[in-house]
Amino acid sequence: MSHKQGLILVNLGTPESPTPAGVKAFLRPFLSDRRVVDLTPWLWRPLLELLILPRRSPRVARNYAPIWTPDGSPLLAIGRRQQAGVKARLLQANLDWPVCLAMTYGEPSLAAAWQQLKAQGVEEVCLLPLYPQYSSTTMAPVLDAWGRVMGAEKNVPALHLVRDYHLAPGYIAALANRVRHHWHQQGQGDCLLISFHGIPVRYATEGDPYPAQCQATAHALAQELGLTEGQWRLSFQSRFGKEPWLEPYTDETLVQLPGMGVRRLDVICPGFAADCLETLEEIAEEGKAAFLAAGGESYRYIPALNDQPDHLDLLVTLAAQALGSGKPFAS
Ligand SMILES: C=CC1=C(C)c2cc3[nH]c(cc4nc(cc5[nH]c(cc1n2)c(C)c5CCC(=O)O)C(CCC(=O)O)=C4C)c(C)c3C=C
Ligand SMILES: [Fe+2]
Ligand SMILES: [Fe+2]
Repeated sequence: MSHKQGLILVNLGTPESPTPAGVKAFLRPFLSDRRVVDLTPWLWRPLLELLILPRRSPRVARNYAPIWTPDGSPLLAIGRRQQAGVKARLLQANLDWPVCLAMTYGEPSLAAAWQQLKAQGVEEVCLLPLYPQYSSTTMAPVLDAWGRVMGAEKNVPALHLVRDYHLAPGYIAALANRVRHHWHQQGQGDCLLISFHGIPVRYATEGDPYPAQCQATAHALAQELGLTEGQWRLSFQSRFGKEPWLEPYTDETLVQLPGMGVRRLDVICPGFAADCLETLEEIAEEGKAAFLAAGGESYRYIPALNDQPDHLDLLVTLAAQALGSGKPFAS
């Protein structure tokens, strides 16, 4: 009953430096995970080592460089602020749970997070992956990694897992607040593009509910904002490799929209709990250049929920609900 509880916020992982070596060290374990790339290892491993890593690492390092912050990669810097904000809110609610930040790939590791909780006597853990939409490529690897960490443990703690929160009322409300705030400051564009990270179509065919959850989030957000059909669109970004990924593709959509009468575009990426390479570089920079070059007039990227107060409230609510003390938090 009165087991000491603790919380781990988990995100994907990110390079330790915006250098080819730093990017390679991050990409190697990430792209070696068969949940992410499910090709046969004897085919994929040599391809990865000899072709993909040597070619991709220097190019991607150049993309990280301009978005790098004094506190490191944006994903990590924002993650630290999320961790501190959640901790502060829990203390306000008289909940003295240790709160850790961990990455599925690289540092800070899930193993280190568990050692910290264990040292503080935690016997009941809430794992909160910062992925609103479930995917076999993101959420499931968190559970795989947790299983490996627990492999060394004689006294395995109770586990509460937030599997997804793609329709949590506090999530949709926080997204809508972000859009309304942006409209208030900068005016409303002709269309709101709701862009999610893609996955291979085949993964969805084989059972990954990710695209359905993205659709559900996008519809709920559009409804919350009172947008009619034609005022919003959904697309999938960050394609990797040769096989078909979820469509419509964000990069193709961006160059088609001006020809369809969309001159002023707002873009939001609700699948990213923290801004990162895929939003700050691919969407806010590359996407903007593509849209303007295709005849668009104005392009505005709406930042991720990051460490906004209503987002931190949501994370606390999700954790409290998972740990069975959801009462004090309305959302
Ligand atoms: C190779 C296949 C990939 C799948 C499947 C995939 C799914 C997926 N990824 C995210 C979130 C993030 N991805 C990020 C970077 C990133 N993703 C891939 C590949 C796949 N992602 C690569 C190769 C990279 C690294 C950058 C690059 O080389 O282009 C990040 C950002 C990390 C950062 O440091 O900023 C996030 C976050 C989701 C949500 C998802 C499936 C739903
Ligand atoms: Fe990705
Ligand atoms: Fe990318």
